[in-house]
Amino acid sequence: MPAELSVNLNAVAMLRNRRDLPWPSVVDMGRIALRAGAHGLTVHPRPDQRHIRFDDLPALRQLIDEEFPQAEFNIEGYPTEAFLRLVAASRPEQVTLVPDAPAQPTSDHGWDFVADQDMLKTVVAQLKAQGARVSLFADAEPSVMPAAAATGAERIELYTGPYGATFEDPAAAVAEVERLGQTADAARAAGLGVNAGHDLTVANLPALVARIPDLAEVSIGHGLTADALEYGMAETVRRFRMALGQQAG
Ligand SMILES: CC(=O)[C@@H](O)[C@H](O)COP(=O)(O)O
Ligand SMILES: NCC(=O)COP(=O)(O)O
Repeated sequence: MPAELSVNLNAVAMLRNRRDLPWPSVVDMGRIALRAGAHGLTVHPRPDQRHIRFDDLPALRQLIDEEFPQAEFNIEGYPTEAFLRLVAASRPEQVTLVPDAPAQPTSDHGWDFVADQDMLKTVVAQLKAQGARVSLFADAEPSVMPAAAATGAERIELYTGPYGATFEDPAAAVAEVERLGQTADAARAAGLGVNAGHDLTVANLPALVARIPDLAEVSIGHGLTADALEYGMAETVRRFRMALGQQAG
């Protein structure tokens, strides 16, 4: 089965947060994404709320419950007490735990599954008891997959940032994909399902899914939002010209 697509709304929220106005609306963009066939929505609330705000979560939960009951809500983040309270209130189908420091500009590494083993075991058990599937953000390192599985999580999410950074270097891209593939092989052998995310694009997805054919899910925000702007710009300019009374061309 092809990998499912979860649309990350952080970039939409960041654009909205430039002004004290409600657009672009994360709920409206989420609805468009789900109507277009996305499998789910991802948010990564950070403590300073610079992207998704905590009060976005109830409205996204309501969107899924009322209009797309088959869709999945995936909440990503570092398991502080505040994050865990947010998750408990939002009833996500999946929680992706990410070892981000509060002020980190974006996610840039996976868990240390040995050093953080005890904490992860406790949090994973707590989240599973609430009915969420748990995925753990992971570097492309096959040797640590048994330790990842020992936490009790069902999946890992491969951190694909280094792969995304090879967009001008095809040879490096091949090497990164192979390393991700070997990590996915080790995860599968340890009983884990495999998600992937960070800097994935239309250009770099095909090689990834060719190497990891059983990839369960990709969560994509930055590249997908950039494409939405690029491919939506022409129609939007036409609408604004119409509003000005110009002849639509
Ligand atoms: C875990 C991961 O790779 C994503 O959540 C990424 O951090 C996107 O979040 P931002 O768009 O807030 O950087
Ligand atoms: N988990 C990765 C994610 O949700 C989106 O990351 P990006 O596409 O914004 O880099």
